[in-house]
Amino acid sequence: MGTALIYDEEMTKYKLLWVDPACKIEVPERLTVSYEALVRSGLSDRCVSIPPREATDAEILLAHSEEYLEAVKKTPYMTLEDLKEFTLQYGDVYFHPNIYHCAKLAAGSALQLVDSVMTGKVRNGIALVRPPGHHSMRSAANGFCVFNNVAIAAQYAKQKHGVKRVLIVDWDIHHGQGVQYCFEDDPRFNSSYSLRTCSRLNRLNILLIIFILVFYSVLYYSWHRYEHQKFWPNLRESDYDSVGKGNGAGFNVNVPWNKVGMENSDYLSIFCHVLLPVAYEFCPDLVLVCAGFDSAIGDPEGEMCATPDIFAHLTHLLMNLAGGKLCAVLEGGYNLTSLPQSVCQTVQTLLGDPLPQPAGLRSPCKSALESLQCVRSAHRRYWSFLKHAANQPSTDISTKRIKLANEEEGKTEMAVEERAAEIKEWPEPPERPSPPVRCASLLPEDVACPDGLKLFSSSKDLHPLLASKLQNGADDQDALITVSRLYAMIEKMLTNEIGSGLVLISDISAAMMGALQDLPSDLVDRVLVVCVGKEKDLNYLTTDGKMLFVQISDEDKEKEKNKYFIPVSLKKGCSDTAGFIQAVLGLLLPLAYEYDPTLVLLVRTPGSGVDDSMWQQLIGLLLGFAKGHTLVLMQTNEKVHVGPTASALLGRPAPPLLELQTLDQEDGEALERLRERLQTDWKMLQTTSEGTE
Ligand SMILES: COCC(O)(O)CCCCCNCCCN
Ligand SMILES: [Zn+2]
Repeated sequence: MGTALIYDEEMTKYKLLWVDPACKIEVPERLTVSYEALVRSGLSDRCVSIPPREATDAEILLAHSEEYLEAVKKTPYMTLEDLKEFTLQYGDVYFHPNIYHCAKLAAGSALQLVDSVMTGKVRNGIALVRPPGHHSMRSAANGFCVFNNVAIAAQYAKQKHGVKRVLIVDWDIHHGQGVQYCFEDDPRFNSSYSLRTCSRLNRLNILLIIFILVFYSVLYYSWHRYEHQKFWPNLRESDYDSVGKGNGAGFNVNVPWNKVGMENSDYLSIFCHVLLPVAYEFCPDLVLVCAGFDSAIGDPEGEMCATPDIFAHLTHLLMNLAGGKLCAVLEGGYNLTSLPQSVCQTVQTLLGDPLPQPAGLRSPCKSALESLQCVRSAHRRYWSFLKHAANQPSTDISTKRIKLANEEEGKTEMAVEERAAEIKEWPEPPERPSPPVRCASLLPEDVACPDGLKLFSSSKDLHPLLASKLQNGADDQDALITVSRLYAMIEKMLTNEIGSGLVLISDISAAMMGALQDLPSDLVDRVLVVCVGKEKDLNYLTTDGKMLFVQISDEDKEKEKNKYFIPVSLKKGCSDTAGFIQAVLGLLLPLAYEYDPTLVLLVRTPGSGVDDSMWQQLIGLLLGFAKGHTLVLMQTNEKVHVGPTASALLGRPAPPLLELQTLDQEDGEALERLRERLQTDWKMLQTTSEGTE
């Protein structure tokens, strides 16, 4: 299934007709440079082009009042003076004779995208639209926005396609207060709130009973430049303690950035420790992205330092939710270099291309950790994955908000031009070539090669690196042959002739022993080994950093831990999806980002008990590392799992995890202790600002 691209140059045909410093950055070129970059890079040809349409009145009224719509309808016939007059009643927005038409096209584009994804015409897609939407409110235009494209799309998805749970991820650098207001008391069904506290299993029973009533909800997640309420739109309700109202409590997640200059590490750390745990527990049927790229480096509004390739990772991390149903709708983005670069990175990921290695991650900054800690503690009571989050930081940042806001009254904001002068340089995003063979397999003769995989034919003779072993009379021959073929496959991965690999072997321990035993350093320099299930002898572990070994099983290895050997034990083992996903999101992902492996070796030992959808989620997430070079090792007697494994390795989205129980108390505490112990060595595991300089 493909990726939809919705764009029409009609939406470039309105602009600011008078002088207004606050609005001058919102220019038609934003759309043209983005679309032209997609054309130039060949990405637009790989997408399914879907035409926009005008949203109807009824659709606009899903999120706006009649009187507001009637007022906007009059703008095409206004004189310049009337348009100026009309604009004055709103904030930081401008009208134009053609903006009503464009606003209907922008909202209609989002609806076309939802239809294309929900009917299975495409897997995912992006709509490049103007005017943007996330600031517009029920009866007011605001922040360059006229109709709330994404809010309308969420309501539309629920009403027309019966979608129950919509996740809205807003990575624009401004708070989409319009979206928050629209859904903050959602779900509107009164006992949905209590449903969340009991375990999902009996939740299913209760749901069956009330299934006639529409249980639906929208979870709105937004990060935004805030600077303790000093930054536009300067709203008290943009802070982390706005968690939603009444039954909507927990369904509104605000992450304030109280400093500028946030980097890739800050963004990824928030995704791993806040958004993803909540998103996986929420288990959405559809993901809508308020894709604003003013959160990228170079943007005069955001003044952040995250590079365009980060949007490849942010997009990827959302693509295994909701069975891959993801609709991205353009919001902001004002630097005409980083905007198109970021759009291309996003589209290339939606198309399934390999991800770039996350460049130079380091510790999240103190301010980001403060925000992280505040958000997690504010939502601790609503989400079982955040239950073990620490308390508010001692330096409660809300007091800063009040003090600075008072100081701010006098000060005027620097003009956007002045700020733009401080923009940094950044490298072109790296090429992301697709390997000729997406996934290769080494299977025993009696196992059929799954469609889409290519049988790996390696030369029969021994890999030169192993020839030495042969001389000193190594043990059984065929183990050596197997390892030799593994090395050959690994070499083809590192030259990008092969993307990922699937290998079935009779004895997994022997193969691991052979393959990992003093893995030749000139073959690969950083291997992330993820072992699902128990593995008896691990004496090939190294402590020199060449290998990071993370094991998830039901074994409790109190002793052998060190920086590069991280055993995670779950009482009920890998069959406990809640514990498993918590270990993956809160531990494995941050570790993998910081370690930045050149190869991922995923080993499934017999009897691990991991279920196929969880296994596919894990593979999907791991493909985000090492440019997609993940090698899966499984035992031949588990060949029944070859199909789902191959599907995930080919980049097909994993089915949603439905039966997430609540996280086991003891496991949760053990994971938290492990994370606290490791965070001195691994900075991406930090979730509090305590102890940082
Ligand atoms: C959905 O619109 C995309 C956006 O969030 O980027 C809009 C930002 C409006 C920024 C308005 N700056 C006013 C500065 C001084 N008063
Ligand atoms: Zn913005």
